[in-house]
Amino acid sequence: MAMASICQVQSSPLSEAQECLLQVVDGEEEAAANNGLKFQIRDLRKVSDAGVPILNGINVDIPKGMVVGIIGPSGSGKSTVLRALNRLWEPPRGTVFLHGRDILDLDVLSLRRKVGMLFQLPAIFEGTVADNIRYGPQLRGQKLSDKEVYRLLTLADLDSSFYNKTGNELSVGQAQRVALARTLANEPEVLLLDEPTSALDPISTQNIEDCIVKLKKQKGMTVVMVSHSIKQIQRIADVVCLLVNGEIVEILKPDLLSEAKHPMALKFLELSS
Ligand SMILES: Nc1ncnc2c1ncn2[C@@H]1O[C@H](COP(=O)(O)OP(=O)(O)OP(=O)(O)O)[C@@H](O)[C@H]1O
Repeated sequence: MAMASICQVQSSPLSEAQECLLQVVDGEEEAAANNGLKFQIRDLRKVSDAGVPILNGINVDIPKGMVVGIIGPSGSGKSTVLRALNRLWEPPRGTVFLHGRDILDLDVLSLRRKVGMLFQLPAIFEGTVADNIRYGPQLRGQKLSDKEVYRLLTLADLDSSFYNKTGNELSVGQAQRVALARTLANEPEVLLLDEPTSALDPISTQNIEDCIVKLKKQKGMTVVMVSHSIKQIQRIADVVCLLVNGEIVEILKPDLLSEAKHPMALKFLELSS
């Protein structure tokens, strides 16, 4: 099903707010028509080993070049959805498609190169920052030039003095930007961000947010970001999915979150703001 915008795929008519969203992202229509959809998620379900439902049928299209925020109460399944997109959790066949291809049919390493991920806490490998940035390409037999490494440092808002630093010389915020540069060295098409700034101070948070916005504007990067901060989502996301009990209950523009109608979503928004 070719859809021009992020929307929940459903048989019932779209809510007023969703209709509104469709208009907002109409500019994406041409891109979507030209293979602009990155992910299609269809009836994605997960049940824990103990038989507890975790995801209850997620249906959503994620267009190229959009920053999609996922918010919702703790335990609602946000990280599980994110991890399905690069097979850190293996979704069932026929539920997650990248450019129309079932991700189970893709080589998992090449999928993870295309769909990079940053976590709450960055893990810096042994060696220098430059070694870290070269890590992914080196696995594929490519050696990044110094110029490439400096370009990636700049993209992650780090100056050239970081080139020779090691992990224990970095603050958590700087380490997160190194992790970002290392991920970008794989030239991903999509970035999955799982609360990437929750351990960072406000300035480091702003640095990361600036990078995300820059990557979207300059590279057309598609970003799917889980965040607990509604303010952050409002600063950088184009659209927000509200996840409650393993279901997307609303998809809204960030500045229209107050129009959420689902009672649990409303309660969550009230308590979070
Ligand atoms: N492998 C697993 N086995 C059993 N339960 C799991 C597993 N993975 C996740 N869960 C459960 O699934 C639910 C959703 O977890 P998930 O981490 O996706 O939620 P979340 O919305 O990201 O939560 P938080 O905001 O607290 O990070 C939670 O109740 C969690 O305990």
